[in-house]
Amino acid sequence: MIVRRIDLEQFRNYCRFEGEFSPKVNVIWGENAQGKTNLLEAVAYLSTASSHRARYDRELIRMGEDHALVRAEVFSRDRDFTLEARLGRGVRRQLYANGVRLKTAGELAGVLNTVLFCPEDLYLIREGAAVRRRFLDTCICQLRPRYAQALAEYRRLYEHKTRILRDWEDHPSLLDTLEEFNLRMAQTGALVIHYRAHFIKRLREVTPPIHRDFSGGREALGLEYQTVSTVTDPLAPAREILEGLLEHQKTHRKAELEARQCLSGPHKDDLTVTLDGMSAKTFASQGQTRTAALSLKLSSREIFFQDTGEWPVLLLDDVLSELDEKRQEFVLNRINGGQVFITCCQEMGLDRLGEGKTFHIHSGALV
Ligand SMILES: Nc1ncnc2c1ncn2[C@@H]1O[C@H](COP(=O)(O)OP(=O)(O)OP(=O)(O)O)[C@@H](O)[C@H]1O
Repeated sequence: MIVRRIDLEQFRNYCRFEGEFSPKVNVIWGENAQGKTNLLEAVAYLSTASSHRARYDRELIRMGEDHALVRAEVFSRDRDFTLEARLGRGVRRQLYANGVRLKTAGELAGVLNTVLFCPEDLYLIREGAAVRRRFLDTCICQLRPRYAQALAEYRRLYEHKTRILRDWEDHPSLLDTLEEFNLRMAQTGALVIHYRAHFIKRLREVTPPIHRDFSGGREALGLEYQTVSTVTDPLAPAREILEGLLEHQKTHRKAELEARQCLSGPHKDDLTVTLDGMSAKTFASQGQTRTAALSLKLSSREIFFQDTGEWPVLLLDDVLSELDEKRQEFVLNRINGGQVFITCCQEMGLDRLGEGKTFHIHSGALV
């Protein structure tokens, strides 16, 4: 997968930008706050229609403007595509592939896939389970369209059930529909767990060797899927997982009504990360945390390649500056293969990186 070219209009601090990229390494360099991350964010946006750091699309539109445009020429699955996202204040964003309007954001994943690593990824290890669920969901959605559908359905049902639980005392008739929502949530939740368990199984194969090499053979990384306690085998077929979910719902029914919250289901899942058997969340140093998070991201990229035969585009935002020289060398050796965008504050010679191009960004423009 290769992003050959990107055009931006009124996106973040870019008024207009046109860039033609190398199919190998692209170094985006410049001082702080010039627009390096914004450029990576634009590339990532065309793969997921979401940003890792903007809650609302309107944040992506240049201040004082009403519209923004991100357009890219992408080579993927032996074909050329033009992807386009049109953003507007107060209107729904529009996505296009080769001029045809896309119905869902998920369709972008059929053309462009990205793996982004940024300084905020420290939270992947340090923060609560929601961040790790988001990591799993982003990876699996790009690989399995059926998972994206199941997840969207699960979220819809979850919101509905949450409303029932919140309002049932004022409107007791709402409870008439609770059983139906429970059943549908358990059916969809079983699919979600099934896909997550299989993806984590792959992560458990691929990540520990990467992390071992990354840490110079010093650290053993472990991964464990934590899901609903009554699901004894998350790798089992969905219909078996369903039994466990229904049982859990039954024993938590009273507690859910009292707490007015949805307490049962995979929306509470977690992926625990350990280093040498100890919780990375609690004990890992900043460097270890960064290394573990980067190992997870690099593994997701390799799993994608194993599955599809294509490397997703790798976006490394400000990664190298925080790593010691050995770890830097490891990353640079490991990213051979697909297209890479890498940001840094100083000009970086391509001699360390192989074939590629460098771009100097200043005040939202190419110097
Ligand atoms: N919607 C927007 N309109 C105009 N400017 C924006 C918008 N959103 C962000 N910016 C500006 O874009 C600038 C560059 O942001 P970016 O995060 O890309 O910097 P960077 O070059 O990656 O810097 P660093 O090296 O510090 O990470 C910031 O100064 C920010 O204020």
